[in-house]
Amino acid sequence: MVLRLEQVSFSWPSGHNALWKCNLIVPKPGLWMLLGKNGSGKSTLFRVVKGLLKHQSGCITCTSKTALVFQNPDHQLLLPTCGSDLRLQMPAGLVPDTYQYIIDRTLSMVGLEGFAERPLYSLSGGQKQRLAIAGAILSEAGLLLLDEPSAFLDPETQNDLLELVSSLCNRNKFPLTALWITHRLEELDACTGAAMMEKGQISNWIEGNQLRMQLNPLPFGQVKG
Ligand SMILES: Nc1ncnc2c1ncn2[C@@H]1O[C@H](COP(=O)(O)OP(=O)(O)OP(=O)(O)O)[C@@H](O)[C@H]1O
Repeated sequence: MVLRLEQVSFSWPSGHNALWKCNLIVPKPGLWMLLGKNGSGKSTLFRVVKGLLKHQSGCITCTSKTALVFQNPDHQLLLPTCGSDLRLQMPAGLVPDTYQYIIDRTLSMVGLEGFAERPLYSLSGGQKQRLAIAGAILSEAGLLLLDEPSAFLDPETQNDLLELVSSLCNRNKFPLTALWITHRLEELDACTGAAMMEKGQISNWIEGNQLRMQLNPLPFGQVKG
């Protein structure tokens, strides 16, 4: 088990319940997708899991370090170059001689080989998202909370990002766990499991293509081509 929420509730000072007796179990590494209407509580859930907001009741158990990846990478990349930004994410206690090797290795893991000296302003949106994911990996997070990471990307770059995260979550050695919020039904085909969020609560996991069919059934008489 990677993450468990039991009866977790969070309300804003206005009294609005963004999470209400919310239950969730992420049983194992993989790419898990969450869908839900605007305002259903998805981003609040991530902030509560990450510990940025304190829930008022219920219990959260998480066996991994967590990292948030925002919709807009400009909200989390801070330093002038890829290498210096990653240096910020490094856990304490590493031998300084190994910094460059670790940075280069992590950049190549996300398809940014040789980018250590590249200025952030020169990166495309997709490359920035890869760098944000590299930062999460480098910080030794095992659970990535991705809040609509592909929202600003073109279809091809969106697909590349999905493939990257899927491969990190399905690799044999140290597979990651990703919780990925999306509004794009076509992304569901890549996931390990999918669930709907509604009014601060989350449904059980089902297969991605099953949820896709539920949300976008084919018109009567039409077959999938
Ligand atoms: N800082 C805040 N102060 C008060 N209420 C908030 C705040 N942030 C979010 N909310 C409210 O909490 C509820 C859940 O919002 P949240 O952003 O978690 O939804 P969401 O499912 O992520 O929506 P979206 O798909 O639009 O990102 C909404 O009613 C929202 O108005």
